[in-house]
Amino acid sequence: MDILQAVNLKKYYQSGDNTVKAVDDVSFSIEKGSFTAIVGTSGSGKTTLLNLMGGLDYADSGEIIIDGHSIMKMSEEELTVFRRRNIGFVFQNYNLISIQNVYKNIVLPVRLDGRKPDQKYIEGICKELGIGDKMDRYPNQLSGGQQQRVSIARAIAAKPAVLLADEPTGNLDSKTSAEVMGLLKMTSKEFHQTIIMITHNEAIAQLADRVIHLEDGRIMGDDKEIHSGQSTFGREASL
Ligand SMILES: Nc1ncnc2c1ncn2[C@@H]1O[C@H](COP(=O)(O)OP(=O)(O)OP(=O)(O)O)[C@@H](O)[C@H]1O
Repeated sequence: MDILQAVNLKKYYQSGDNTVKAVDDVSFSIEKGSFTAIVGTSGSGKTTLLNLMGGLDYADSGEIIIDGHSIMKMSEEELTVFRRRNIGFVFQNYNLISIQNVYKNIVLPVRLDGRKPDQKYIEGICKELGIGDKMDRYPNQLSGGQQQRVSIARAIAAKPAVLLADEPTGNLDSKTSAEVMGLLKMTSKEFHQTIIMITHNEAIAQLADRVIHLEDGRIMGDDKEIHSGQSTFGREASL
């Protein structure tokens, strides 16, 4: 089942006399529970595409359909609520709240939505992510890798339809990057969490189940299920 579809997406920017085709007629479908990397060099359109998929920006034309809902037709208010309920974000710099402990950081999006945190589920994901004993710590008492684990837990605690990760290993060394990639992969398998990650790092991208190559705002390649069954940890040397 497809959880997200991009249909003929276009986003152009005007820069003086030039038109920059940041996203240029892009279409793809993402299967529920899959782990996809979108890889491309700087300026290839990754961030623009992520912002469109996450409902952070509107396309010039085309559609994004998430769990059957066409988000480009929503008003800003509708989109804010939809985003909170359906989309989780993981960023390169973690974006944790420094004056709140790990537990409060993790449950914040659920609480902001006026929902009660699912304690059992949250305990389960924190245990799997190896931060079960860190709930009372503050972000500055954790390593970068641990902070990224907390931000993954926060993103999936709200059980979003789609988790969007923006260069999630960008601030981490290669060993910790491989661990975080392993955890993202585990999260997609164990919790059937759909993950779409953008990265400029080809070796990191190859650890996902599917790799979409972006160049000048267009899809230039799409490798599905290339590494099924292969251990992610064994590949860290090449990162
Ligand atoms: N607000 C904007 N105004 C004008 N041009 C923009 C704007 N945002 C992005 N662009 C241009 O659109 C193209 C795609 O940018 P985008 O940030 O999506 O690429 P990217 O692949 O994420 O790059 P990076 O890896 O460096 O973050 C680039 O040529 C960029 O200069």
